[in-house]
Amino acid sequence: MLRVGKIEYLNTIPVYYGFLSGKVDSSGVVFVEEVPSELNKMLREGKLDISVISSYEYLKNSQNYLLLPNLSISAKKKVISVLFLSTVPIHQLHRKDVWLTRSSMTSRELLKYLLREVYGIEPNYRFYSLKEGNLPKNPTALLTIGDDALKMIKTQKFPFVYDLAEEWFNLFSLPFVFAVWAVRKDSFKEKREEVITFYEKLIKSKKIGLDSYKEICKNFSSKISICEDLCKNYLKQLIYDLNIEELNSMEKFSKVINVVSSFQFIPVNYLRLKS
Ligand SMILES: C=C(O[C@@H]1C=C(C(=O)O)C=C[C@H]1O)C(=O)O
Repeated sequence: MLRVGKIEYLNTIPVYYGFLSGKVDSSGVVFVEEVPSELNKMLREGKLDISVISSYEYLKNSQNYLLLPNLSISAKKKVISVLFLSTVPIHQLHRKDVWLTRSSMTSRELLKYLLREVYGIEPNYRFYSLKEGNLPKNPTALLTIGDDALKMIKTQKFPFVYDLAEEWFNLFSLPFVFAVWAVRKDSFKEKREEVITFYEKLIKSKKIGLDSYKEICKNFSSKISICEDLCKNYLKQLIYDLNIEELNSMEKFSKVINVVSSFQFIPVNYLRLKS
């Protein structure tokens, strides 16, 4: 039995759509749906074998993980769903409260880097969780990700909207990698055949998902109260691959935030994938 993490946001549905639509067999797999920070913790603690995790979690603890090839959640220029929202221009936020979502790890670190190094400000960071309901009523500024961000765009409460993938692109002309898929090294050792079989099915599932945006948006956009057009435009600009540009970008990110890490993939010779 393999325990596999799935982010509870729309952004992960294309990759899992083969399984979700019943076109790819999911027997022997238990899917666990959570916010990214919770999945990071569960994979780190061995409560999951495989998961989509924050790229920051991978960089921080890469000695424990192998990357699943050609899978990520990345975006070039705009990502739409990782937003820094503010009621005042950024330079006025020095020593002011900035609320960070507990659901994220990567975007939190990216925002801190941008505010410190690019905008030269040090706010007071506070943490909120929408599930725990501890975000103040009228925050001056906040970081939001995933479906929460897609819902918040519509409230128009924040005149200053910064898309973090765009901020990154403006600096380095690279896509930004928010999440990757990883397997624990000990799970790979113990359950190699199961892991390889699941990986191959996951790639099939993603192929089906990438061809099904219309259907996905028809079925899922109303669940988060966005229109089908926004859903389609959103999914279309996400990158689900992990190619050289994305890897270069991850390396750049690890350098600028001072995390030393090695990129290790499931060994390719174990894969039986037909292209
Ligand atoms: C693009 C996104 O990327 C996400 C951001 C993450 C993070 O900040 O740690 C982790 C996983 C992704 O869901 C998003 O959630 O909108």
